[in-house]
Amino acid sequence: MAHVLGQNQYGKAENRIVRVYRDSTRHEIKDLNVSVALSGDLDDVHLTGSNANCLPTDTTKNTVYAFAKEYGIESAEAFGITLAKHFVDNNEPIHRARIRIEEYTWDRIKTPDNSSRFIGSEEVGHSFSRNGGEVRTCEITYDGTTVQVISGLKDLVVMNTTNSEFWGYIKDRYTTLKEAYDRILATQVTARWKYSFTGVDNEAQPNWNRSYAHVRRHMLEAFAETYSYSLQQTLHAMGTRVLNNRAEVDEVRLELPNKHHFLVDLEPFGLKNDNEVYYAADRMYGLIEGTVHREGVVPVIPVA
Ligand SMILES: O=c1[nH]c(=O)c2[nH]c(=O)[nH]c2[nH]1
Repeated sequence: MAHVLGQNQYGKAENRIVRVYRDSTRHEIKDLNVSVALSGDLDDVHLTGSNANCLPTDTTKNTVYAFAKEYGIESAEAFGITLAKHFVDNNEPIHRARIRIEEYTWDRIKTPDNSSRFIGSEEVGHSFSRNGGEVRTCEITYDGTTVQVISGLKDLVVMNTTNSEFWGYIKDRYTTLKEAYDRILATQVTARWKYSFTGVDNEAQPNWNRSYAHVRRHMLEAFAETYSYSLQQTLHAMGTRVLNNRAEVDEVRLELPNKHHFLVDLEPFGLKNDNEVYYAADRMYGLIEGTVHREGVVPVIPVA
C-alpha cells in the first residue's frame, strides 16, 4: 500500500525571550514566547534521511534570539515579519514560514513618593510585576510573496453585572433553563483579527501596537455598551465595532466562553437573593464562537 507524506512543518516552538532596553534608567521590556514553523521542499528529509534541505530547529531558535538584539522588538508583529522573511528569503528549500508569538505584559511597580508632601507614588524604572491577565498573540505567515498577519489576544476576562437577558429560546422536554431578564454576562475573550496588509509592493506596515490598543478598546467598549439578549449578539457587536472603526482589519474571530454565574438559593437560610450572590462556575461553560468579516473578504482565520 502506498503512503503519501502530507502537510508537514517544523521549527523550534516556544522560544521564551525577554528583551530589555536600557537606553535610560527607565528600562523597557518585551516578553515573548515565539514559535517557528517552516515548510517547503522537505520530502527528502522525511523519506531518505538526507538533511540537505533542513535548517536545524536549533538554528531557528538562535535566529530568534539574535534578531532580538540585531533588530529589536518594536512589536510582536514586526518582529514576526522580520523572522518569517528571513527564513524564507534566505533558505531556498524553505517556502513558507509561520511565526506564532504570545506576548506577556508587565506593569511598572510604583513605590511611595517620599519627596512629595502629598501621597503619591513614583515608578521604579527597573521594577515590574507581570500582568497576570491577558496575553497578546500574533501569527505571521509568509510564502515568499505575501505576508499574512493575524493578531489577537486571549484571557481577557470581562463581566457585565446587568444589561444582559436571555429568553425566548427553544424549549423541549430537556429544557430546564429559566429565562433570564437580568443576568450576569461574563466571558474570557479570545480574539483574532486579520489585517488587510499583505506586504506586497513595499506596502507600509500598520502601527501594530497602536492598532492592537484600539482593537482591544473597541471590543471592550462594545462589550460594555451592548444591551445583550445573548452572548452571540454581543460577539457580533464586538466584531462589528472593530470593523467599523479599524480600516486596517478585515476579519475578526471571537471565542467567548459563557462564564456562568448562577444565583445561589439563600431561601434555606431565610434570606432573599435579590441578584446579589452568585456561584461562579468555572466549568462547564457555553462556548460561543463566530467570525465577522467585511463583505467580499474570504475569511481565513482558522476555526479552532
Ligand atoms: O447568551 C447565551 N447564549 C446561549 O446560546 C445560551 N444557552 C444557554 O444555556 N445560555 C445561553 N446564553
